[in-house]
Amino acid sequence: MKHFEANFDGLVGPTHNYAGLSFGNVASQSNAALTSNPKDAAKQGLKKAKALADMGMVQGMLAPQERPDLHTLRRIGFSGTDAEVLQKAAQQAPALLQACCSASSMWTANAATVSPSADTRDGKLHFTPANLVDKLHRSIEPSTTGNILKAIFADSRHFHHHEHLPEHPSFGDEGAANHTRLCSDYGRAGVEVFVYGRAVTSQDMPAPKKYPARQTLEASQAVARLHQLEDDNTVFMQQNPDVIDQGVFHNDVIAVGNQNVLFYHEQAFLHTQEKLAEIQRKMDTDMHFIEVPTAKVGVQDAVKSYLFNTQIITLPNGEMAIIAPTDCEENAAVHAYLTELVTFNTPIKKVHYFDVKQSMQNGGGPACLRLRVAMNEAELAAVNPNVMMNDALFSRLNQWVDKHYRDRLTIADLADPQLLVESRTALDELTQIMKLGSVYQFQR
Ligand SMILES: NCCC[C@H](NC(=O)CCC(=O)O)C(=O)O
Repeated sequence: MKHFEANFDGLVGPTHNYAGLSFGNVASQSNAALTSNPKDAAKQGLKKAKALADMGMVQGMLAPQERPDLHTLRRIGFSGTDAEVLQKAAQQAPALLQACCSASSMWTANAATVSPSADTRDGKLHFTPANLVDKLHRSIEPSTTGNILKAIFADSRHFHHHEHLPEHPSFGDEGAANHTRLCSDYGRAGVEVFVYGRAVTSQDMPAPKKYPARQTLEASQAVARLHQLEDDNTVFMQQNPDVIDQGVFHNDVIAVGNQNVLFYHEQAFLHTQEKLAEIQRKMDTDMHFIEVPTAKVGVQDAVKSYLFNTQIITLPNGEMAIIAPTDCEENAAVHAYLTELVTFNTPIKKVHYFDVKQSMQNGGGPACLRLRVAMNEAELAAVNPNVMMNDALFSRLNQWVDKHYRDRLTIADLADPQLLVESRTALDELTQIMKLGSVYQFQR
């Protein structure tokens, strides 16, 4: 049977904006209050997803969330008509309104952790939506994320859906952004690497001092238990707290893996050599550990350009390619490194650059925008086909964006009741295009 790694990219929602909501995420904070362009943002994402489909990759799309999130605003005491709720929240608690308007579900690397069936004891593909408790605006995503994943991966003979972890800082879970699956071949049992920022139950372990460590060891261990992984196919590594303090808020800002390649910055982890040896011991093939030295690319350049928030994909011809943001091309040190990388004796042979600046300005690169799901043919056949990228879906979604999205959005616009109407109209139509059923609160 054939095996693939599919990418499911997050469709950028109609309220995409720059509210500076993510303390510890340098781009989010430094671009706060910029005017956004939701239409461009959605189209940049669609273009990247379509380009991967055109390269022969299996590519799907995940629907955005309902924003403004009136359900949450009402839950915290704002009442009246929808327009009144928005107006009161804007006047009395603008920060809460902003948290309820973020299009942050576009970064589907944070949607869930996914373990392919080759790794799990029951032979099913497991999903656990991330609780994202570290940030208020993200903590309101997991229930709807679960609904969307269940609408796409519905067949219980193949897919096993778990509830997100308890909503407490002890179980801070950021999903696949802190999880990398390595393997010799997508269909063979691999090694699932969980990277955490701090451990709650071992107080003596190092932790960042300035910025939050969003992922805990306890959350990573819980997901590994839920997904029925074995000790000999899991590795838990700690992220270097010093780089979290330099703006590396997720592991996928400093490391990325694919099959037998782990591409990471010299300063990414703690106990690096010991942990890489453990990975190699548990793998059934030789690993390519590609370490980028600080002397070539400093942490600041990595954070600015998102060199490690690139996607490493295996093309149908077996070669690997890197999908990088154009910001990597614009950074001299990073561009020089990537140009050199393809000449090294590693499986990575090409680099493709994509403009995803609308997302980058909020701290989300190409890899943040996608959730990886390794599947076999039978599992792929069970996926809702209406979310899979092809010429028809690409043009349908572009038309949909043109019809419903604004090309300019400021923070002040978030209280506009018309934006809520536009957003709901768009999402209602999208659930019909993607045949998702009623996944949103406003549809229930
Ligand atoms: N994986 C990339 C996630 C980026 C995301 N940014 C944000 O939510 C910024 C939102 C804003 O500031 O408007 C985050 O930090 O979780």
